[in-house]
Amino acid sequence: MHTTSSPANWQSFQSSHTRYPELGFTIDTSRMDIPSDFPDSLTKEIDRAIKGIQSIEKGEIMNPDEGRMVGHYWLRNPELAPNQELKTQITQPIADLKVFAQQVHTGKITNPKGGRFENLLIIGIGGSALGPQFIYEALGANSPLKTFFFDNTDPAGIDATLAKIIGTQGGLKSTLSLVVSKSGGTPETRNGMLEAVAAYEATGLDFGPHAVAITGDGSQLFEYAKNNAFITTFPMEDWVGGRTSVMSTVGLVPAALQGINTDDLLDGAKAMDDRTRSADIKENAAMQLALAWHHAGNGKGEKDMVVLPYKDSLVLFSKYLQQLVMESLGKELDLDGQVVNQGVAVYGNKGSTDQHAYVQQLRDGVANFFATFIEVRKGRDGESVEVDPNTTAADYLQGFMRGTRSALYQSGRKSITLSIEEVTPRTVGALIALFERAVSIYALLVNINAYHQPGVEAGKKAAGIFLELLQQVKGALTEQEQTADQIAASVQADAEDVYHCLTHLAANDSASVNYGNSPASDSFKAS
Ligand SMILES: O=P(O)(O)OC[C@H]1O[C@](O)(CO)[C@@H](O)[C@@H]1O
Repeated sequence: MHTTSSPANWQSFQSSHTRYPELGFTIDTSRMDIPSDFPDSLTKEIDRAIKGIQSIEKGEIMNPDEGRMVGHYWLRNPELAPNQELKTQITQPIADLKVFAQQVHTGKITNPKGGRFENLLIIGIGGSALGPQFIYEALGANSPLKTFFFDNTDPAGIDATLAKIIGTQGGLKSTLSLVVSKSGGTPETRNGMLEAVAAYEATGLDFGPHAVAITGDGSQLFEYAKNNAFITTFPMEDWVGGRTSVMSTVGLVPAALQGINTDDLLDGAKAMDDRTRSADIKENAAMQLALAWHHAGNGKGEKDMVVLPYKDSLVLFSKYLQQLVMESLGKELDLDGQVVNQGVAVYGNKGSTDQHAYVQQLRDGVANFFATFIEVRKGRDGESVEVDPNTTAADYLQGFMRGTRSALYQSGRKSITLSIEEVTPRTVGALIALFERAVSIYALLVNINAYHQPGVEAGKKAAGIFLELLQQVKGALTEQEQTADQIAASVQADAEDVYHCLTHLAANDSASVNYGNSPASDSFKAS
């Protein structure tokens, strides 16, 4: 017995998979056990999705809360953009960024000391970092610029990255910094930039002549770049959302600098868009994906999506998809204002590594997920050693992927399998486009706005309140020891909030603490 499959599975595989030969792409939803008449139960919703995605591509205001168009599908097909001005807003920056990258590569644009830029530091967060991080990991192996990221306001993380940059041959003087923020006012990115400014200055260098901004016209960052002699600024348009910006200047400037073929990336995305515009579900992989998510989670996100690429270079895809899917679909209200608390949770890392981490629970534990396997058929370029007679490491990788898919299915755990031949700019572009379109379609199926993120604001506001309180608490510290309750009374704030300020100050040399038996009996004084 060489197989765990059955004739029924073979039949279902044949009827539940769709191939796009020009992309070397296949989607297989056979192990999701979706009844063939399932789409009949969603005729109205599917119709809304097909019309809705047409409206998106036509440039209607499909992000009603923000009054914005949703233009990321035009980025790889400017002909779709509804007018000439918008087309030019796409084509001109692409032409400009290619020239810019070439000038950096050929040494026409140099660092102020006259040497070539050898490093790239990308400062951004969320959609302004995850796409470039994913693309660099997937496709940047031969990048002429060694790439680093500040994607947080963690000073220790910043120090660790700076130490790596300073340890390179060219150091900071040969490092081109790319500050990426659509809004131009995101605090983490601003802090990262100011940390970078300080680091350059500490080595006697000006930041501006080492820096490029990617941001919206007139934003704080735009003004900062203008006032600080940045090398240049690339635009980011308001009709591109952060989490769908990887095919805009946000993803393309770094990719071009890394020597990645941006035309192929865009072309792969366009080819996937063209295929997944079809009203025929059997032909439309993005519709199949969205329907599979809907079926698995009863249209309410009851099942999480575990993303398992069996290829190291795709390890960041799950992280990238986490934002794309969760920030888009995780919504309290639907478009009619009803409370729906929608979403699909996404996590994952890579196979077969994860088989030695959490696949035990996937197979035997709580059945609250479906898996999405990503198969890359080609193991490597060139010869492979035999790790067993006639067997390579690539054979093992494929064996583990197929084995896990089977083992999960045997225990009633569902999975989708997406296959590509190789990781190339074209296939990566196609995979990104596939998920972007599945997200658009799913949002339309369940009637939510996928393009705003009101929930993020609450945390930002609360952080602002904490920062204000921190200043008050700092001011209330004296030479006398005081408890959190005492300081809370003097600044008229909540004792727990004050306590968290105090422990933070104590850990960062701005207060000293005398620990009691409980938080209420800990006492603090100025240090
Ligand atoms: O590019 P910006 O404006 O700095 O925003 C970064 C990220 O912050 C968010 O606005 C909210 O987390 C994301 O949607 C976005 O990708």
